[in-house]
Amino acid sequence: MPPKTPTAEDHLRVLRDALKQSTPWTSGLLNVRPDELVLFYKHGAGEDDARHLNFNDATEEQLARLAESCQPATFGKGTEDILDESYRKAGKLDCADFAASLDVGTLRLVEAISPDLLDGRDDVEDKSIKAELYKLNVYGPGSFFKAHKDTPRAGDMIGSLVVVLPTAHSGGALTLSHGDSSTSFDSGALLADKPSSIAYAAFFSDVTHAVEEVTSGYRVTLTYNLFLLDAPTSRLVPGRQASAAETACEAALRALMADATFLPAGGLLGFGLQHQYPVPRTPSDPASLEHVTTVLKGADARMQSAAARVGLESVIQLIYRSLEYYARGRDRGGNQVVLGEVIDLEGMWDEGGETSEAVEKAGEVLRTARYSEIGVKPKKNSQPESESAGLEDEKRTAIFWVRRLTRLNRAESAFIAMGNQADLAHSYGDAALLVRFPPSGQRGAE
Ligand SMILES: O=C(O)CCC(=O)C(=O)O
Ligand SMILES: [Fe+2]
Repeated sequence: MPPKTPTAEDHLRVLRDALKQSTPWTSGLLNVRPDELVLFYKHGAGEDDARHLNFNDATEEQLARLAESCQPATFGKGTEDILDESYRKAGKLDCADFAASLDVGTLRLVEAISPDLLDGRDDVEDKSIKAELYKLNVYGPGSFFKAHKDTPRAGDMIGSLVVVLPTAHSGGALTLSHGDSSTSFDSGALLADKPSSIAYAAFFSDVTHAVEEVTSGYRVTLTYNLFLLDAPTSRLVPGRQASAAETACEAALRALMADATFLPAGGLLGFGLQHQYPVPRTPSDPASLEHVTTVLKGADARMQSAAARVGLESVIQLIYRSLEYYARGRDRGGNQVVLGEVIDLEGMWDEGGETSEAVEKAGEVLRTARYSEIGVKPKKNSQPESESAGLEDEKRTAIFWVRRLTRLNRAESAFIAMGNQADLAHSYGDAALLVRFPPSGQRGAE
């Protein structure tokens, strides 16, 4: 049998699978010298009240005394730091209260984690990651930290790095999860009988993570905030090699471009964002969607780079749903509408479809691409709907959602809703990555 020619559906599957190969975390083990494992720390208010120990050979007693010198660790909730030992039981030292000889710069730890955390970005030559020491934590027996996400402490903070020092402990595994994937980083097992090693894990800020209860020994960590910075000196680095996943995305996009029967009248491929970004949250929020295109991570960045390599325009836009169709009791649909900024609905009423009309007027109204345009049979409930409602087809843009829209990056606009009484209601826009296909006649061969 001759080999089957791949169809548009095959190419779209390649795209979807390549985007799943996400690396929102990375971890490893590193050999260090004993003199890199020294710690000095304050244990009282006096200027002579300092102790030191070496994690290479620290005794249980020394570690217990270190634990006693710590304050209870808090955690961030919204804009507050909260102490709640049912959520986090651990000790901490602030940077002003200790000095560790371990230097992540000399160890080239940032270089070790960067390829994974920057994977997919088109501008790695121009970017670098900076690790800034944040805390020392001691997890003694019974300590734990329940599932949470780290609060970004600045707009360019992208993640956290945890270095676990080589003290004997069991339990205390760090579990990480994001989307459909999860992993466990069991520092106690990794470091068993390796007193001259450190274990490390780095992950994006929006990865959900937890530290399981320590059942024996002490788990001592240095945590660092990771920032994404411009690297002006690195322009001489030769062009980056695209990863296998990105090359696969690029090839799939090229094949779809070359297929004149695929979105023949043009249209959009939609990709729900897999990570959280500083999108504008309200009409008056000065944050911009433009800025988000410069800080994409993982699979989101990979898709953006692949599109750029193929010469396709990709943008971050907000997807709204015009709501009057809910109100009229039609199916779950409603038109999806693309907007470049958060819509201001202040002073509007939802009665008579005023807000939906405003949304549709301000943006580009979508419709789900038909089977005849994409060669992919619609799966029930597999993608957000944009049912035909109101507008004629010619006035709407065809979209195919390769990855379904997520709610990780949501903007809201308040308006007045009439129920039993006038009440504030909200219209939501969810940011997505959109790749625009020109009509087949205008797709120049590159
Ligand atoms: O110690 C760890 O592995 C993670 C600690 C943590 O999640 C945090 O400090 O926010
Ligand atoms: Fe954390």
